[in-house]
Amino acid sequence: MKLKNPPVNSLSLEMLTELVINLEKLENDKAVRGLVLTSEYPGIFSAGLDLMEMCGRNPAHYAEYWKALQEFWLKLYQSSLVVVAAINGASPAGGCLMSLICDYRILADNPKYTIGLNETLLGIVAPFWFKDTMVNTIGHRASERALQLGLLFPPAEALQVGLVDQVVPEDKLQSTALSVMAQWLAIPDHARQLTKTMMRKPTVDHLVKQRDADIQNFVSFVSRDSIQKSLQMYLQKLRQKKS
Ligand SMILES: CC/C=C\CCC/C=C/C(=O)SCCNC(=O)CCNC(=O)[C@H](O)C(C)(C)COP(=O)(O)OP(=O)(O)OC[C@H]1O[C@@H](n2cnc3c(N)ncnc32)[C@H](O)[C@@H]1OP(=O)(O)O
Repeated sequence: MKLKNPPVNSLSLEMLTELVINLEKLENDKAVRGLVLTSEYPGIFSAGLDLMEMCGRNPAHYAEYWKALQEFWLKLYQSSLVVVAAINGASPAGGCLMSLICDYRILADNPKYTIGLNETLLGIVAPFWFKDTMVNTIGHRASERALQLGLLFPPAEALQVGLVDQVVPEDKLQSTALSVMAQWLAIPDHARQLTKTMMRKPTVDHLVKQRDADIQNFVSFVSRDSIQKSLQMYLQKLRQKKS
């Protein structure tokens, strides 16, 4: 599956909805057992959540957007398919989250392709289920440091901390993803799927139990004037970077 939402594959409401629909279609197709997630645009895997969905909108929109994000996370994290992320570009914040909920992550070796949960750099906070997903991958201490500092790791560091499973030359990314897929598909589906469910259930339950409260928390947080100002300033900085 190629992510395709120009210019930076930000996770807009429309994009999240489409991703969930496509995942459902693939899961219902008995001929499909695995999925390689990559970007149509080498250089950018995903810029994360679409900042335009979080700026200057009304509370009902924020609630709808957050619910769609939760839906996407729940769908991909619990997918019965083998999901391999072939990360062919920068992968900040929500882009990193999307990679973390796959079963295996391969990052192309390019110093510009940084990955991490950098929310604090925007003056916002990664929600508990982003944090849980990261802790499950790299452990508590490394997550605490990475989350507080909003670290974006270049490939060698991402590999060292365990944020990705492999770093390969850019021209080997797709072939490596296919051989990793073959290795995972050699395991009987039912045994692998039950094991995945067992490993992920506590994290899933944590969010499921608090879905409504989490939406309310997001809506009130993002509606604050101070948060709106921080997000606007961050967007402005992104725009000024060009000039
Ligand atoms: C209680 C809980 C509360 C809140 C929790 C919220 C959790 C949030 C999670 C997130 O994911 S927030 C998003 C974080 N994302 C980022 O910090 C990435 C920002 N973008 C970049 O760093 C770069 O754009 C890039 C992805 C590295 C690509 O760089 P490049 O130089 O190729 O492109 P450029 O920066 O010129 O961007 C092109 C164009 O796209 C706009 N843009 C970029 N990122 C986003 C985004 N996330 N959402 C919306 N729009 C984005 C950028 O402004 C440019 O627009 P322009 O052409 O109109 O200037």
